Amino acid sequence: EEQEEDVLRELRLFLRNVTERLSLDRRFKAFTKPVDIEEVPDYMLVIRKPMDLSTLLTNIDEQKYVTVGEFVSDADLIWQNALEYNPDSDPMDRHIRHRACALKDTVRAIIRDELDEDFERVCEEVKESR
Ligand SMILES: CC(=O)c1csc(NC(=O)C2C[NH2+]C2)n1
Repeated sequence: EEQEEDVLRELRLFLRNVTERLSLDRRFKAFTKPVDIEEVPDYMLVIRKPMDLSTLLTNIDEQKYVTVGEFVSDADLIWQNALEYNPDSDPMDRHIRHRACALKDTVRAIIRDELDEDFERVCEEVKESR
């Protein structure tokens, strides 16, 4: 009903704000757009579920997320994929792994600091009721 739409609207506003802040952070530039298959042809062979910050925004607008937990699961794909695709000791791999770890910690810190647990509980209840 109406109250449920109010909660999901507020969820989308929160998730867009988080995603936009991540997209503006220069450390996360490599994570802002889908990996370009022309530039990185083997990426799709290695990474089964690609994800990036622009796709998170599209998913938010398409109302894919009913809870913050669902959003965090997709956001986690971004840094998990980067760690998987860049396992080597060469400086480029280490550099992107460092940024992937910074993304992981930044997402968790924002959620811990800014998400009211009562609000997430209401979102979970909306999800269960569907
Ligand atoms: C988004 C992402 O994880 C990504 C984009 S390029 C890349 N890695 C490289 O280009 C090479 C450095 N060793 C492979 N990783």
